[in-house]
Amino acid sequence: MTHAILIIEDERVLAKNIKTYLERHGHAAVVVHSGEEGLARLDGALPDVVVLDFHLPGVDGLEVLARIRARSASVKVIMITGDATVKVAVQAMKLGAFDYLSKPVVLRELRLLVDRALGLDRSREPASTGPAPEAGGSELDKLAGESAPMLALKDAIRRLAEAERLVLDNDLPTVLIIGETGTGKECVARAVHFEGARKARPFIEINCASIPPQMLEAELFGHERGAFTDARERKYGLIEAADGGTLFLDEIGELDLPMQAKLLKVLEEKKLRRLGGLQEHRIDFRVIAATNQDLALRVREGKFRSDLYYRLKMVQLELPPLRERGDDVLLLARGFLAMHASRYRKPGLFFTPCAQRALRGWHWPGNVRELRNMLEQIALMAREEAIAARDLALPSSFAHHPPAAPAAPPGHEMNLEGMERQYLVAALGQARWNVTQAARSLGLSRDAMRYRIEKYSIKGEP
Ligand SMILES: Nc1ncnc2c1ncn2[C@@H]1O[C@H](COP(=O)(O)OP(=O)(O)OP(=O)(O)O)[C@@H](O)[C@H]1O
Repeated sequence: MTHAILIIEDERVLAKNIKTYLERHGHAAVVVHSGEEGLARLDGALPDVVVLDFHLPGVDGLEVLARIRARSASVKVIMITGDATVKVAVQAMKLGAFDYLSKPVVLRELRLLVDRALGLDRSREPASTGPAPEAGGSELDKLAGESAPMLALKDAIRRLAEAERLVLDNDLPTVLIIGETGTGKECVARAVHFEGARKARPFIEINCASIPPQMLEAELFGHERGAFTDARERKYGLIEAADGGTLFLDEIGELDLPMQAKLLKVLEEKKLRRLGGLQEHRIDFRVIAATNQDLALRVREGKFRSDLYYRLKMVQLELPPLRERGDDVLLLARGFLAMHASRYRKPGLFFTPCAQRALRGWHWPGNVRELRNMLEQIALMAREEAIAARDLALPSSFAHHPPAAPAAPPGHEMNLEGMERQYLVAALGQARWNVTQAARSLGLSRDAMRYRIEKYSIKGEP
């Protein structure tokens, strides 16, 4: 059974990590960033548990707790604090908090508390247990795809996990995941962590592009009270929160050069000093990084440190663009359609053959994310069970004339080159032999298209 958790936390990165972690363990979580927003949410359906920060802008945590109690005695509230003084904790318990945790939040501890609050006492699990079974299949299983490059990628993740389990010391290699936007880099990062030796420890993620550079350092390294004007209390950084586990740095190419130097230092020394702090703390964390940029090019341009680049790509995993995954498009499309159809209570939706050709032939610049979002829209709007090509949110010129499926001549097995030639001819015909347009419809550059036209000796309009 899914339980509803409301997270009221103004630290956005922490809030997102708590949400993802609890969702992974089978709960439905919603995040708001202020006490006012949290109270407004309580006017609707009541959550089962509220995870509530003490220090909030505006109405503070204790006030929110008091108001929750005035509304309902059954909602369980778990408080989170930066500096838990006994006085504040006692006050919270008097006001009816279920329990409290101090920062840095150890996600596993929080989950055990949430489970206890829900009456699902798993606190007697041995410390080494992995993700809860209710999480619904491993992260690797969630990575849908049967095409050759996806099978090779999943095999590489399995082999990496195997090696990690056998390694004698605890120093796991850094992993760099590359691929276009929306190809599933975050999913792969999760699979690497949750298949690996540290799966029971925290998985902390941060998108380096979403935090202004001047705030990123404090977010990663934490700070002592008074380190700068706004530092009213000690804050633990995400690197400390990832102690024993994995720090996932998404969009690593966005780090500026000074931050790259600091990251390299902490990666090499595994020691960290909070901003404004004097003491160094030993931290055991492994890094997985992802980027859709060409980091080698950024190194050549002097925008990315080569030493950090080589440190990060000890193991490199590459996600192919969706257009290069053959029938995976249909596999993923059917999966997303079924998922959204069940959410919107429209069972029985299916693709017509023409829609399947359109899905297969589109070049998917936004990759799996584009496909997933499109199918949500389709399921939402669908009036009939059959989804035709014109129902897909693709440019109308494409959706009305998707490339014909290459058919093998009777009695002959079509080889790869033969299929490619037929696709090229079909796309050229569709584009009235306009090479640029045909190249675009296949997601190729004009030069790549010209090269293939020559390679297969495709001659003008038949
Ligand atoms: N192989 C897959 N199977 C199922 N879902 C997938 C797969 N790959 C990606 N997705 C889904 O597609 C969406 C985008 O994936 P994700 O966020 O991992 O991409 P990304 O490469 O990290 O994107 P960005 O570069 O923009 O950060 C997510 O909703 C994810 O769950």
